[in-house]
Amino acid sequence: MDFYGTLGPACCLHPVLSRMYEVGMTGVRLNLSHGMLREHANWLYVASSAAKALGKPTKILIDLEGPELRIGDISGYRTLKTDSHVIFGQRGIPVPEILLAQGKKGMRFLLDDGKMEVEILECNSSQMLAKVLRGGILKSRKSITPEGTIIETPTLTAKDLENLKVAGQYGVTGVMLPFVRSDRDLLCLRQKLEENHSGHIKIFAKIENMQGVEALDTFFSLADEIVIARGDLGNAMPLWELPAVQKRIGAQCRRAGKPFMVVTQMLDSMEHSPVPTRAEVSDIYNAVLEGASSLMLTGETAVGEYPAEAMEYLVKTAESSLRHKIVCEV
Ligand SMILES: Nc1ncnc2c1ncn2[C@@H]1O[C@H](COP(=O)(O)OP(=O)(O)OP(=O)(O)O)[C@@H](O)[C@H]1O
Ligand SMILES: CC(=O)C(=O)O
Repeated sequence: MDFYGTLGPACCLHPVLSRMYEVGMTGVRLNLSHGMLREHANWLYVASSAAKALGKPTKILIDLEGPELRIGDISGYRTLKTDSHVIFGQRGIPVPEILLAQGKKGMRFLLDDGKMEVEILECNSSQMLAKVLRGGILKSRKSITPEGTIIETPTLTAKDLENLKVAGQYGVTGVMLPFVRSDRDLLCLRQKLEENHSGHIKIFAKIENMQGVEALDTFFSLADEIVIARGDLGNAMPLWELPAVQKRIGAQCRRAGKPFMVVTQMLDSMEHSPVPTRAEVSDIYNAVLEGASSLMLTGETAVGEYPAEAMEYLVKTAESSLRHKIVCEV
């Protein structure tokens, strides 16, 4: 199995990464929604040398921006108070042009994987005035997802194209494409990799909305691994439906013999606690029992207080599940 940790300010020092590899991490993921590949060369170098010093190989995944919509940069953070009003666009929180062009009165947006929710009261081509339905703290580059509406965006952003050009030279082994909607998205990525002499790099297709779930069967010949990206996928349905959709994707992958990864909030409480909840370890155990070939931590390692401890819980729980699986199958 593969165990990935997302690189971030909390884990990018040699001793921390070294400990993460020691406890079983097999690779790292760099989320390029938070900066360019060349800006993170140092993190990748530290990760590779920590693995090498232990005599271990490392996989390196880059997660592209892709068709996902995010707010732009804001200084520090903005507190969105429930029932208050907030402006997006000019003189407000920056959002992609396409949202301003397609925003309509009454449209609702989820922010930061659904932690906050707003409803558009008025809009024009440069601004949207919205009411905060569910408040919270908003930081730079967090996701903004229209509810119940599909906004058509290109497969790859200009930054993605730049990052793909240098992926080979940074030792990238896999590229994660967010919000895969149809086989066209995967064909576009494959073509760009080949144009950049990086045809050996594996493609990880992230399933993050119902369009992706419905089209999954057409992805199997084009993707090397399917990613059940529960953060955004959970925004696409009432949260109580998410476990069923996770199981459905897992079953389809098993039938097709396609490896799949389960990710997001696997050990969420460990961002601030040295010990996970019972529910979190059960979630990991079950994901492995259902055939997941990779598991990945996100905020737990990128910004959490206990990145190495979280990795150890992830690996030990998965190993316990694998042991019991073997016993059950014998
Ligand atoms: N390269 C980075 N530089 C600085 N902070 C980062 C970086 N990568 C991740 N983070 C921080 O860690 C948090 C959790 O990482 P994660 O990869 O889940 O990103 P996300 O933007 O929340 O979601 P998504 O997984 O949908 O891209 C981010 O919200 C961000 O605050
Ligand atoms: C990891 C990720 O992108 C998600 O769960 O949405």
